[in-house]
Amino acid sequence: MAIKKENVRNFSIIAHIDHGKSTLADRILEKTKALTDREMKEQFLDAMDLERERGITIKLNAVQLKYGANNGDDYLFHLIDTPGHVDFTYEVSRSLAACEGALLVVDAAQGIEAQTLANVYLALDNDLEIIPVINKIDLPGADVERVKQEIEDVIGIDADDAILASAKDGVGIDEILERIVTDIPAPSGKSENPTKALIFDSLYDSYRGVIAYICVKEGSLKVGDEIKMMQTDKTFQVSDLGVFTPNPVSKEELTVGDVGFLTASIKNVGDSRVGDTITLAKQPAEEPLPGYKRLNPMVYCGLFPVESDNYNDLREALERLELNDSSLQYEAETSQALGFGFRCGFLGLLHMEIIQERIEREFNIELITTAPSVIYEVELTTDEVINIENPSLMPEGKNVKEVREPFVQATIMVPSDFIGPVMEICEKKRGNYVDMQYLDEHRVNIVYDIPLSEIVYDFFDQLKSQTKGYASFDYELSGYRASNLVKMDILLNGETIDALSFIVHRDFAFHRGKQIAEKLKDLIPRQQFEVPVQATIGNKVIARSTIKAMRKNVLSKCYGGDISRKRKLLEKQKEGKKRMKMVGKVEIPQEAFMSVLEMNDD
Ligand SMILES: Nc1nc2c(ncn2[C@@H]2O[C@H](COP(=O)(O)OP(=O)(O)OP(=O)(O)O)[C@@H](O)[C@H]2O)c(=O)[nH]1
Repeated sequence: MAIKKENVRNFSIIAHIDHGKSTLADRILEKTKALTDREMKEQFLDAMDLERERGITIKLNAVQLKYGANNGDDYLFHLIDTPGHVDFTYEVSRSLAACEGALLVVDAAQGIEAQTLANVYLALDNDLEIIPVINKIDLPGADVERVKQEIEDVIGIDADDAILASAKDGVGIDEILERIVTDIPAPSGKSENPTKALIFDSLYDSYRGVIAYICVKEGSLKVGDEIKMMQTDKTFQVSDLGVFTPNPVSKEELTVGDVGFLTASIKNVGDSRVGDTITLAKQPAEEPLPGYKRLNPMVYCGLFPVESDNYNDLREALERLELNDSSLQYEAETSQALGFGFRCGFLGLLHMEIIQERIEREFNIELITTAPSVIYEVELTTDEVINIENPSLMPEGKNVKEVREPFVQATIMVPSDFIGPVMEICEKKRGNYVDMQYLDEHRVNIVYDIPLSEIVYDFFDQLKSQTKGYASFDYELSGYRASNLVKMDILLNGETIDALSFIVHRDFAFHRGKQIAEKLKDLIPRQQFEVPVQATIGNKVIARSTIKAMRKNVLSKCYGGDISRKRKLLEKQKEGKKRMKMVGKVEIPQEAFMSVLEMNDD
């Protein structure tokens, strides 16, 4: 039976990581009988292996559900999932743009966290109806009244009628389903208008090419239609349309309010960008849907194959991954130390780690990765402005008028006991205090302006450890500012190792130079000969250490006898070797390239 357009509800669940979004989504799927019991075993919405292992949601998904409401009518729900990490904010905002409403899930014991707030703002920007759900009321530490107050004070929405739920125990789920019906409006587009469909995610499938996840906002789409991507102007012919129930089911047509998928022999996700609007080539819409943004990488690093023979494999791996990820950027890079590789750009550190892991796992290529760096803006004495994403390419001081670096506005939410430690970390990381508000008598929201490069280095880890894990953190780019920055080079055995160069604030240079010289001394295994380590700025050596020559063979520790032990040790040694790179006469392990990330300023 066809369901009336006014009975369609498109919604998302927004929540801070771990507040129970996936569990709640499962309960909703269960109640609407979307899944068989076998399928229920796996949390359905988190599909990729990596996601499951890391317990986070990377890719969005959309599921169609049928719900028989208490008023006797049948409703069609589209539940659109959103990724839960700051690297993917833009994808979250586009998936929210596909909805008219959102369930705001807040953990009853934790209260509002930085990411909750960030996502609520995205939802409010998209004019969504927000239904607050206070989850985990079964926990002994649950404090519903406090959380309600927080929602009212901080977000400014009425929390009187917040739904009290326990996704774990299945409490409150019926009320949630009813409130979706009564509170969230139906999509407002018209099927007779020129077609506009929002792409809110797209992924690459080796058989079908790109699968675009779309929400039809105006008009309709049919199999065979000639479509046009409004941002790229490329045209394609629709080969398949459908919805997820949650298994994909093909349809001849998708119309206003429908959320589903489209394939059209699109070879590259770059041709179906998240946020773009699909229209019909014959009768194009005049204006695309608002909010399209091209994503630019924030963090760069070098990726080099451990075995130089794998260079072409690495290129192929990146080509394949790029098909699926239009925000991944790469270009060939040659390092004197590491040979041929690629300089790659990522949305953030998590994105970077995911790509590295996929290359190693799915393509079986062992990598040496260099420390991540942000993009610096360098104004030369000639007034030319250049972007530097590779520290080793920083021009010499005498040619530089000014170096500017990206700053972010960081929002940190934390129990008030930790205000001191949080401010101390922010100050140490060259942060400028912006604001502090009390969320209630026990919790505060602290805002700092901090250089992105300091966040890239171990900021979040420090924040977590100094606040016993209580701090939550979110940031957005706030612009470029001039800073007194210099390039530090590292010399091993008298040779500059370009892949170890990094950019540092002049005030910290001496201290970090000393730290890194010490650290490299410990990380780089002893060689047959003594290796001096030097940290330099320009021609000036600011720190040095020495890696002593090797004395003993590893096996000599085994005292003869136990052959299995000996084999194990040899295997371990081999294992350790894999992630080494011979640079000149010195073997450098992977960890050495990351050591700059562990610098601190104590
Ligand atoms: N006690 C209790 N635990 C819950 C409840 N809902 C979820 N949890 C648990 O909280 C943890 C996080 O739940 P998830 O559903 O994975 O959280 P999430 O928000 O989807 O997390 P991300 O996918 O990382 O964004 C899991 O261990 C759940 O079992 C609840 O109502 N009560």
